[in-house]
Amino acid sequence: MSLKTRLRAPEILVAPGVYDGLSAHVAAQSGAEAVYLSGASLAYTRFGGPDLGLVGMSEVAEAVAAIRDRVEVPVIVDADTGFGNALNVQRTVRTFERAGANAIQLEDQTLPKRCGHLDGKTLVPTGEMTGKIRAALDARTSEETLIIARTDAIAVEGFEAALARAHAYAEAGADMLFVEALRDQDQMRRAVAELGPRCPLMVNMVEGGKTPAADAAELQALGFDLVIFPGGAVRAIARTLQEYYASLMTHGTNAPFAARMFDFKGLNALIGTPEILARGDSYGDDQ
Ligand SMILES: C[C@](O)(C(=O)O)[C@H](CC(=O)O)C(=O)O
Repeated sequence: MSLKTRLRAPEILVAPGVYDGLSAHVAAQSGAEAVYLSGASLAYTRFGGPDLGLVGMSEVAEAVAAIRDRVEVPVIVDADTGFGNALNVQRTVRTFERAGANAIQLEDQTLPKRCGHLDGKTLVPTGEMTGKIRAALDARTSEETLIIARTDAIAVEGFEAALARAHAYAEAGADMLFVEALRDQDQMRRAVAELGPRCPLMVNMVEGGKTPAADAAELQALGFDLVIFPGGAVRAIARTLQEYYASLMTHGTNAPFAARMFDFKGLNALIGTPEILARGDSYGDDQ
C-alpha cells in the first residue's frame, strides 16, 4: 500500500525514527509500517553531534539509499531546510526521490537550521517557503512522493502565525502539514481543528521536548494522521552503549552483559545472514 493511501486510513501511522540500514530493518521487523529518517538521529549517530544543520544533503541521501536497500516499507525523509534555496530544494527532492524516499519533509527555518525543540530558531519569510514547496512539487517525478511542509513558527512568531504559515503551505500544495513543537493539548486540538480538514497532519514526539508526551491512541483520538518518534531509538541506544562500554571497561569481559546482547549467531539471525548466504549459494557462490 502506498504511503499516500495508508495516510487516508483512520488509524494513525506510527513511524519510528531510524538512521541506517540496521535500525530501519529492526523497526520494520518489529511491525513498523513506515520509518522516519531523522536528521537529528543521523547527526547523533554518525557524528556524535547535535542537530544543528551540520549534516549535508549527500550524507542524508546515502542514508536514504542504505535504508531503501534494506526495507520495503515507506521511508519518510527529514530534508531539513532542503539545504538551501528553491533550486537546492529541487536537487534535494530529485536526489532523495531517486534514492528511494516516499515522503520528503521541508521546514521553514533559515539555514543552518537547528532541532525544532531547541531555542534560538529563525525563519525564512512565508513567501520564500511557499516558493520552496512549489519547487519541491515541480521537482518530484511522482505524485506518490509526498512533500511534507513543517513550520517552526510557534517558538519564533507564536501559535497564530504558525497556523497562518501552515495554511499558506497547504495553499502552495503541500501534501501534509507538520506544526513543530506544539506546546500543549490546546494547541494540538486547535492545529487539528483548523488544519486537519485541509491536509493530513503529523505530530512529533521528542522525549523531553516541548510537546507533551502522548501515545499513538491518544494522538489518533486528537485527530493526527502520522506520529513520528524520531530520536527515541538513539536515546535508547545511547543509554545501552554507555552501560555496555562501562561494563566492558569495568569487567574486562562482556560476560556480565551477555543477557542484554545478541551473540554472534543471534545477530546474524537478526540481519538474515543465513538467507543471504543461501541466496549467494543459489547463484553458485558455494562452488
Ligand atoms: C524531527 C527532527 O527534525 C529530526 O531531526 O528527527 C527533530 C527531532 C529531534 O531533535 O529529536 C526535531 O527538530 O524535532
